[in-house]
Amino acid sequence: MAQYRRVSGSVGLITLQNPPVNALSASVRQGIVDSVKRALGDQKVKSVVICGQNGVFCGGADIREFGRQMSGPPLVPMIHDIEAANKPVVAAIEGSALGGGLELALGCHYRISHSKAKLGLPEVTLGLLPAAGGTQRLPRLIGVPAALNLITTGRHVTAAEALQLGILDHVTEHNTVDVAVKFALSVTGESLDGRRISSFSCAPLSDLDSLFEEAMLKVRGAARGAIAPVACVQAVRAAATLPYAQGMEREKELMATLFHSGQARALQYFFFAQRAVGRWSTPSGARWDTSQPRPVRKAAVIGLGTMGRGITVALAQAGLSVVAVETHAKQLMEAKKAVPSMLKRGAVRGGTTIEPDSITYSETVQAVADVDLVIEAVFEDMALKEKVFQQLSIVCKPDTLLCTNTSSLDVDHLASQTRHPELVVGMHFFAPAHVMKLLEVVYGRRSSPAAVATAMQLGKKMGKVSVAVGNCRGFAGNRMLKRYLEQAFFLLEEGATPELVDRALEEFGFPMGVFRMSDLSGLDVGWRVRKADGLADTSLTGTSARVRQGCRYSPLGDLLCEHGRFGQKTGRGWYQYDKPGGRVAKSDPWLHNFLDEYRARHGLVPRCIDQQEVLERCLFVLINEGFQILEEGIAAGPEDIDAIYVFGYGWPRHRGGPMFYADMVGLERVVERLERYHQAHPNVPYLQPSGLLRRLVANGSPPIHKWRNVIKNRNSQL
Ligand SMILES: CC/C=C\CC(=O)SCCNC(=O)CCNC(=O)[C@H](O)C(C)(C)COP(=O)(O)OP(=O)(O)OC[C@H]1O[C@@H](n2cnc3c(N)ncnc32)[C@H](O)[C@@H]1OP(=O)(O)O
Repeated sequence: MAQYRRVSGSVGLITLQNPPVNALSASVRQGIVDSVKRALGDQKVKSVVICGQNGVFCGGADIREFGRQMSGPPLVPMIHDIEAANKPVVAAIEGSALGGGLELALGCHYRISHSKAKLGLPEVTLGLLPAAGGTQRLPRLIGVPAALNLITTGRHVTAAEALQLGILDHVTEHNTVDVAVKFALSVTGESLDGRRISSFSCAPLSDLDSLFEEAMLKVRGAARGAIAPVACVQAVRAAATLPYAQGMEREKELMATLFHSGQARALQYFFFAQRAVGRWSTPSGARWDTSQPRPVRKAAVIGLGTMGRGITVALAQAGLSVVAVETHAKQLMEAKKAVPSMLKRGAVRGGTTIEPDSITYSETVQAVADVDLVIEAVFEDMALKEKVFQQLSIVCKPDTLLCTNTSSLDVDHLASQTRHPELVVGMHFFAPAHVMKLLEVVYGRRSSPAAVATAMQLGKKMGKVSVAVGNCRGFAGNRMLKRYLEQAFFLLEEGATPELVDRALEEFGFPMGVFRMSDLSGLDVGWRVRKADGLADTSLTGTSARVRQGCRYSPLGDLLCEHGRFGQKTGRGWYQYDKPGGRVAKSDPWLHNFLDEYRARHGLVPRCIDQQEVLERCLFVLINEGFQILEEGIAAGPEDIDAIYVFGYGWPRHRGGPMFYADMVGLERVVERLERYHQAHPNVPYLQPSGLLRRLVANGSPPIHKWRNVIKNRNSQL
């Protein structure tokens, strides 16, 4: 709703009231319409101020209303009536003015903002466009190039930038509503002719066609297959080329194509999923709202390889004091050069400053004696990690949290090496650790709720999306990835090429297909793990070469590594590169011959494989593992898995994440296809649909937000 009162004698003050972000729900819109009518009809009122309750102007349309039958007054005429008013209307912006909130402000005649406010049109991130006149008013106000940038990226700008762009008329450090009321009094009676943005023309540009062509290329490259950014460009083009009324028609038409699209559903689901992962819980009953995180002011990182350096930078950027430990002198020296320049680059990118003294370096573990939390990031070797945890347990304060950055090793086993296993958790960062958003917080059998809460909170402070997961081989993300990679290898054995598999996945929306990604991250990484697990044995011949522990196995990755083909770093992998470290993947005839010979050696007759099979085999098997993870309680809900895949593995956000995708495709279909593939490949047991997946289908395939009930019922029967 909206509250209306008269202040300072002649100012009608309208306050949006819908905590926490004053979203424009039906009742808020009705409240605004009624209040504006009242203010305009009251002869004592000479000007109007619109503000939001509790220091937030407005977070935009109420996203929860989108999936339902819309009711209440629509936004477009509401904003039109405000702009057409014959009394000055001033927006007093505090906190956020986003989406419909900014569009409402653009309908006002003046915009005054607090210096700490953020403004933006993030609709594109929800699969929509700013269809309450935003695509038509913003370019008229700030010019086409700047508006294109804001609308197609959805980025939030500071009040200072908004002032510079011309979105705001004034920025204040004081009480924004008071300043706006005084301002409203000062403009009483002034002509509003030059204040109605819809009457402006866009500033002329010399080469509109190339500007829009470039913008289109950029948005298509940034999010493969996403339709909303394309529609945003088209809508802004309408602002640049058509009169306002026709532009508004075009905006409406384009919005109609997006509003009920699967992509909009996926992105809106993902908006809430991101927030749901913060409300973590564990099977032992620990929860986000009953667990108290401990304060962490000083942290340490052990091991300054690529991951350790990134984690050090991320901790320092979060404002912590960091002790960075590396026992190899050469590596320590390199890190001492690399970390400050990474920090400098980050500061330039983020427009921030960093305290250069916040990091101290040491060659000995003894230096961590007084820290609150340690993150171990040494080489992925259990014996080495055991030793580090034993040492830390002796050196650190008894209440120091000990975290491991292992990507797959047993957190419980590491905890058992310490005097306080309840203070041990996994903090699994993704490379580069100071850039990638995802953090898997891995709780062990004995991790205390406070330890989990502390790691989750620290992740948030570092700007990460932290997802709590249970302890198992590969945790959630890498465990699912393993299945996906194996299917990709099997497809090569059966007749596919890396190019075909990658094309299918990239057209689906991944920034890189599985083979290009594997070349980038290095084939030797997985090889080392497989060797440690006793899998990578290329001396085996005949049928046993392609079987491990009774299941189908492909040694293709191992064989490539034996040829010294580690990917980009060696200039050869699944593709060839112009030099070691080269970035541009080119098809490699050597690889194709190698695959032909391999198939011939193993009596494999290549067949024609289409993109649909690639997607079904690679993605459905990954999804199936996701269901298994949910069934085992390793992840608490589908949102956790979806956040992990979008933020850590390049799953296209406009497809919502693997579990949402399964819901969209239809669970019955996923079961049917998995069963079919399992029949064709009976020696691949994880092609069998998981018990949870089957149970969901048996329960009538409820929508994704109801899956937790089915999971809960199952767990309560255990
Ligand atoms: C005709 C079409 C016209 C217009 C279209 C639109 O306006 S679409 C909406 C555009 N607006 C946005 O995308 C803004 C979304 N919100 C945010 O970015 C952040 O919430 C915000 C406003 C910056 C505040 O961030 P903060 O970190 O303080 O809070 P949090 O994100 O955790 O949100 C608090 C709870 O509010 C819920 N929520 C936020 N925005 C909306 C919204 N627009 N509609 C509905 N609900 C919203 C959010 O889910 C949180 O709820 P919770 O239950 O606590 O998880």
